Amino acid sequence: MTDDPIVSVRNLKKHYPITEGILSRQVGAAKAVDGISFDIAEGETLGLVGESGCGKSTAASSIIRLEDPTDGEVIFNGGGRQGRTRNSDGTHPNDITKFQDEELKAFRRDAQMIFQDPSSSLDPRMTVGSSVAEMLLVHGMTDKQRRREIVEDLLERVGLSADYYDRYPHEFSGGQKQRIAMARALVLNPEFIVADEPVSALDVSIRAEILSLLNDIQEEFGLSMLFISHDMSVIREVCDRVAVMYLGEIVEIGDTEDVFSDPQHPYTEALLSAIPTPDPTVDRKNIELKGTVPSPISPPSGCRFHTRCHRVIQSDEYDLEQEHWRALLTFRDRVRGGEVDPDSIRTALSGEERDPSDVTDETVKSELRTEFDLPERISDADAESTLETALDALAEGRFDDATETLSTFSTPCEKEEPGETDHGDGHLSSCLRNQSEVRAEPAPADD
Ligand SMILES: Nc1ncnc2c1ncn2[C@@H]1O[C@H](COP(=O)(O)OP(=O)(O)OP(=O)(O)O)[C@@H](O)[C@H]1O
Repeated sequence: MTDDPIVSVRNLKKHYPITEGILSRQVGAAKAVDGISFDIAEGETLGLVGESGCGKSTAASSIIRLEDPTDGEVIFNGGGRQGRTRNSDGTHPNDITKFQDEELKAFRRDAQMIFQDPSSSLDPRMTVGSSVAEMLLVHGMTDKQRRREIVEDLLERVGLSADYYDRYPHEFSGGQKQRIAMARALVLNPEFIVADEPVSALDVSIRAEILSLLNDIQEEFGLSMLFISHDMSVIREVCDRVAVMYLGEIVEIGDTEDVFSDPQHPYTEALLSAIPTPDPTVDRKNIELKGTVPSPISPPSGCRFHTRCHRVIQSDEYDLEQEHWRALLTFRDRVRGGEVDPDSIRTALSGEERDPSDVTDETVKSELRTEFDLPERISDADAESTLETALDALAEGRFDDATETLSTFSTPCEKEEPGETDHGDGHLSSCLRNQSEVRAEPAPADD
């Protein structure tokens, strides 16, 4: 027995090639998972949370080898593999990304997955008992009666009845099907389970029951679990630790209580602010995450979250309200992307009776300020003057001039990739703001 984590993920990447033309020439890659690392200790549940499209499911299927990762290691120390050390060439004998044949088959017994849609793991033409028992048969249990006994027992342990053995999936509700899928995942007595959004397809009224069953089962079977969800409140119910994922990367990881009570990354803060609080006296500001996760084909430079971050760092030259700084950068990016069209504003404002050219430049500029949450006057005189120059250029149709003028607004967050800051007890975050705070406040002397 050693203290090795049951799973160690190191710099895991999964890039999907983007191809073009009849020869399928590769023109780029979707970096769905782009260098994630974490450990899961024995008996622990680690949550992986983030918005749709941030790479959670790709991470799950790469970790369990449903897909072959592009790079990185997944070291699995379960199934009697504890205590093994690296080979002389630096590879690890427990790296599942290199497993073949027998080793892979053994891993497929030791690690199981529970999916969002329970129907996906149940064959509609097979009785649910046979579906679960099939796993035992595939892994060599030829005694039919023994298989039936094991499955009947398991159906009861997941809160169903042994009598359900001979029924078909269509006879069950979504929650019951998820219980059957859990029995199927547990029947080979695995050590590690990956649960990918196991309750998000279920009716809200039964989610709590299934989560509590997962908790009970985890304890009873001594399981380690990777639990994937986009919902912070679900993560809090189930997970000991949580890793927050954004655009293929982990931006914060730590004990669930630490991350919830003292989030260090603005993205985590935004996700937490969306949880409804039952206590009306708690005044928590809802941080609106505008826009969707950018494409993993061309992620933003520097910190990938900077295009949506409410705390994006201001350039030293300016001193203005943070929300106006955010608005200025969003405006800059939209103008740069050719997404701002003063002519359509003129047409919309002129209505059917008036000629669009009658709409004055001042009206167009004011409308643009409203659309982009920019105030009538920005408190910083230099920033205001730059913005006004850019608005003038836009209203006159000089797009290149506007783009160039606005490019004087820049943030360190788009230039520098944030490194990791250690907040103690395994609580880590990757945000430049935290790094500069650490730099600015030297640790107290040890005396
Ligand atoms: N086979 C593929 N080819 C190209 N891109 C892909 C492929 N599979 C996933 N992606 C892209 O990788 C990114 C991550 O997808 P993934 O499904 O892992 O995210 P997710 O966080 O699990 O989201 P969801 O909760 O919606 O499933 C997305 O931008 C997705 O479009």
